[in-house]
Amino acid sequence: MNRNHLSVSDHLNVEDVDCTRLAEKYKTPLYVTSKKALKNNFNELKEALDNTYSNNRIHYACKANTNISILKTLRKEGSYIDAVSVGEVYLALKSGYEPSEILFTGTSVSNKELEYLVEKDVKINIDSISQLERLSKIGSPEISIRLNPGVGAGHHDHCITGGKESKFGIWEDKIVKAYEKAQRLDFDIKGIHMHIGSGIRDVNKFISPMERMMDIAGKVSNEIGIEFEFIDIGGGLGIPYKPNETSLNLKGYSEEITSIFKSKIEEHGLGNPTLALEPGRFLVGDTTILLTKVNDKKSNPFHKFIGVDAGFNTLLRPAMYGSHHGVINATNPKNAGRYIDGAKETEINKKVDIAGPLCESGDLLAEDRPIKAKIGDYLAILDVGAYGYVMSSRYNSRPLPAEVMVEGNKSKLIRKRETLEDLLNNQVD
Ligand SMILES: Cc1ncc(COP(=O)(O)O)c(C=O)c1O
Ligand SMILES: N[C@@H](CCCC[NH3+])C(=O)O
Repeated sequence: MNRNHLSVSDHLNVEDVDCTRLAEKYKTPLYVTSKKALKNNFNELKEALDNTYSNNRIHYACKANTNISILKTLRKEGSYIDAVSVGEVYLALKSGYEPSEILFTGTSVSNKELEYLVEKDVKINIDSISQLERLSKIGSPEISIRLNPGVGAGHHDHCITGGKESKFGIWEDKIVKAYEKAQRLDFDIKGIHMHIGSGIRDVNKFISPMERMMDIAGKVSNEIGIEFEFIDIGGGLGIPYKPNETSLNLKGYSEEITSIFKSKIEEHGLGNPTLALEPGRFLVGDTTILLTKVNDKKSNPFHKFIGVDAGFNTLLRPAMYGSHHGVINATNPKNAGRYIDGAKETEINKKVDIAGPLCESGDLLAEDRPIKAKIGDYLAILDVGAYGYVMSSRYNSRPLPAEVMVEGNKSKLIRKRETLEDLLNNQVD
């Protein structure tokens, strides 16, 4: 990951496009994605994996961002899909993915959803034994089973998906039974899966769950004779959000996981399975900024506030997880140096809170930041490509924002801004 799609001249630029022009043209709040960054991220990860274990598959975890232009761009680069809902499967199919390229991993899945998945012929990653039993009455698609490897990790408690507090997957003590049942019910068993959590930048956190899962895959294979076509180790690859945070060591990650993978498939005689990965944040996180306009400024004896037109309706992560996103004044990017290599940084002592327009005290996009801005300036909130737009809402009856994709010196609207009339959609008088 790097931010070399961002640069500074008089203003902040995404690739070769001036952000203030984008904001004037498409209005704000505006999500702006760099196509170059998106392709780079995919290819950087693919290359690292190909160098260590070429029988690999990247399933983009599209819960991070389901804009169809992003889905289409990643498919062209060679991505597969990890989908968590019928809606995501629908969007992936509409974006040109083949059913065989989609793996559905849901939780608390209804029979109606299972019917849709069977009809569309996508692979289903089983989250519970009840799901397996219910699915057997609907069809016999290709399946894998999600294991809870007993350990998890993540940037926030809400983002840890392995271990004893987690609702996801099937615990080790029931996993052989689950596979036996799948055999008895005549399912076409293709794989085993885990996903331990999200936002992990420390390679070591992946090691013990990875070893655990490979040993369990060995046990399942040897005890009941299952041959895995794929072993899916999930996503979770983190990115740095704060200036002092380091990136995940991609080469180290790839070397470490593939070395465990190779030695364990040999130790347990697992053949030549495909290594599947499901990154979301890593592929899209740093590709996108959110442009927001400064509406107001005020202070009390304790705080200085810059009031902008984006709130937690537009970007939920700071309010939901206390997440940090870098902020640059796109109109006057004096302190971009802390976020963009080669850009200058000037000393700004004034610390401010960036406040949104919602009627909620927790509606702060950033706190205590060295930002100087005038009313009418545009601010860029960085690294919002993952879990940004997809978690936005119409809270306080604010229409959803627009999205733009930049490629070189061109920009393209990839999602229209909602209008006030859209607030009436589906309401019945
Ligand atoms: C099953 C599954 N796979 C992949 C991901 C992608 O996670 P991340 O965006 O952290 O790579 C998630 C989200 O945590 C997930 O639940
Ligand atoms: N929404 C979370 C990530 C959750 C990943 C999906 N299980 C975030 O913004 O960091």
